Amino acid sequence: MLSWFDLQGRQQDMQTRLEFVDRVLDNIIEGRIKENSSGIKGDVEGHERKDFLQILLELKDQKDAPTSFNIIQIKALLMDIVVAAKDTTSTMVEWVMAEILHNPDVMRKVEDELTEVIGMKNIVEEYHLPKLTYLDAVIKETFRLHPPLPLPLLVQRCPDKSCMVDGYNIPKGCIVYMNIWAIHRDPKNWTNPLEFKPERFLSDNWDYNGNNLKFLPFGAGRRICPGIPLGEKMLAYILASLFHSFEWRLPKDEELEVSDEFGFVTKKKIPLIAIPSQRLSDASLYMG
Ligand code: HEM
Repeated sequence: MLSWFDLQGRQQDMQTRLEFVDRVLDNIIEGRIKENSSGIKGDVEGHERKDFLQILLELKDQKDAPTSFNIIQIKALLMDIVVAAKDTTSTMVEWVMAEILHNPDVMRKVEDELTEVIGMKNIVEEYHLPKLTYLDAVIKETFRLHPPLPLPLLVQRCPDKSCMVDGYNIPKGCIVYMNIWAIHRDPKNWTNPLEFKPERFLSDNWDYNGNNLKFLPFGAGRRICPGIPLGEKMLAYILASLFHSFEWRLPKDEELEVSDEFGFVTKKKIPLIAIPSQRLSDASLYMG
């Protein structure tokens, strides 16, 4: 009953933030509509623009499109992407860096692979990424121990008929939460589950498609994360670039700890502080 009075100011706070986000999105959308109607179709370099917003706006105006959108729905979709993509990816970059800094052997192997595949006279390009198999295993092992969406918040299901799973009756219509964090640390699924051991992902063709129910960082089934290809590429590209172009160390006398803090996205309890230094001798590789 007291919630109506909003004693802690949560609703007011949420309303203010929502209005702020709404204004940001309005500005972006209105700006793009103006550019489109004044004939500016490309980016600053004159390339045709085909980003997510442009495609949604074109669909909105298409008369015979199979689905129709209005501006409110476009704003909701943009918001969805920002919420689903931003914190998950940036949190993972921090976790992978933390685990690499925490495991000097792993750091050496990651650097050796980068030197071999990319060379010390080049920076990372997208075509190098499929060859970085050890870095890929490091990212997967980090996903196993620190899935950014580990708990029920997103990965929940509601069966449309009653069924039995592993001796449990799951009634129709109930909400089933998947505890991915626990699945990823279950000794029945993994040998020495608390050990950070990327090598376990070097065999058996592990992927993120949710077919192997021991490893579900992006969920599974038809509501699986649609951002897997983008998330996977962004992570590999950002991390490869960070570790190829820079050497990283912890501040003097700092002990690294890797405990997590529960939230919408599971972040490091103590944010990582790491100090970079130039790794490639050719300084021109660091210019724009
Ligand atoms: C490290 C990166 C990411 C992780 C760990 C992650 C994880 C997840 C998980 C666990 C779900 C729930 C899946 C399920 O219920 O089975 C989800 C849903 C979703 N993700 Fe991601 N995600 C990431 C990046 C992205 C990116 C880059 C985008 C978009 C560009 C994105 C867009 C979405 C959307 C729209 C949904 C809701 C799908 C639906 O309900 O049908 N995610 N994500």
